[in-house]
Amino acid sequence: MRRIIVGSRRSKLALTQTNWVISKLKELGAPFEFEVKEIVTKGDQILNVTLSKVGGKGLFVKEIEQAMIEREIDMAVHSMKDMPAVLPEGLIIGCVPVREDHRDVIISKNHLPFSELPSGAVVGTSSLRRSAQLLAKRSDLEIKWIRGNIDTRLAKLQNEDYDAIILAAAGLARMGWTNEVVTEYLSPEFCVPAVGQGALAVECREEDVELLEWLRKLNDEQTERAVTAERAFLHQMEGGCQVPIAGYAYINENDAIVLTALVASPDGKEIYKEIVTGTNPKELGARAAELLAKQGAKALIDRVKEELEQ
Ligand SMILES: NCc1[nH]cc(CCC(=O)O)c1CC(=O)O
Repeated sequence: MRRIIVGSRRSKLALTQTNWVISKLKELGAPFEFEVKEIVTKGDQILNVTLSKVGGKGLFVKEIEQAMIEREIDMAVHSMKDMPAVLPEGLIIGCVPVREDHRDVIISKNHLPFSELPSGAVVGTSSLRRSAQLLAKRSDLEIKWIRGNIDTRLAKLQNEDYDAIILAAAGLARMGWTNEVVTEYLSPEFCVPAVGQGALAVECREEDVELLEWLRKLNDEQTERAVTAERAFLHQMEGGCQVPIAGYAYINENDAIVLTALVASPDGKEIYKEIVTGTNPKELGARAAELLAKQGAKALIDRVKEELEQ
């Protein structure tokens, strides 16, 4: 029986996701033995700086991808939202399993919902996307950067001077912690989620047809279409991660894709948002990017990039 080496980050969430995919493949009858190999990525090592400053989300996947190219591992399970828009040559997303909860959640110390947080309340997030959208609604809040795995962040809420933190519902749900900790779910209308949030990407080598055949059985077509539209938007917008960008798509009752796309200034004072509907995911993502660019999002991105280069 072929042994598939599965590369995984060491966090509890990464290992939970990896083991979930492995157990699903086993349930489907995949004729493999699986071995998990833990890999410590740059993103896990550098914890004292904002992600956008140290090279962005690619940090969580690059070393794992390198190990796959070098055949030290055969596949890896990533959070889709940590995946850069473009993959290295020779690697592909073998499947996109069914999406978990796509929403962000507020977890607050006294279980106060977002609208009842007192003026000046300290909200922990290290996501420009979240801080921009929350400041757009409540410019009286104070955003304080917070890094670390989900468990670290929950501990920081208790032990440091945060009044609330924002996390993805999906991570908590996968760990089975949602019910205990969530104060409030934020709808995608209120806070547009990150591109790919709640979805997984199972990556492998393009030529590994034997593994790919089994991965496809775990694919969820609706999630794949939605995420493809979101990622096409992200790619077309070419924002890097210095500019808050958000995108969330779902499949409606007519089997069409409904994509909400957003670009904002980091202080939340400028918000560009479009909701577009269509059937071709890539075309739809590109259309959303084009509409936002026309509204002024492109100029905003160029301005932020310029400011950073100075
Ligand atoms: N930013 C890190 C990250 N990457 C993926 C998840 C879990 C949620 C998901 O799969 O989208 C998280 C934690 C969070 O944002 O709260």
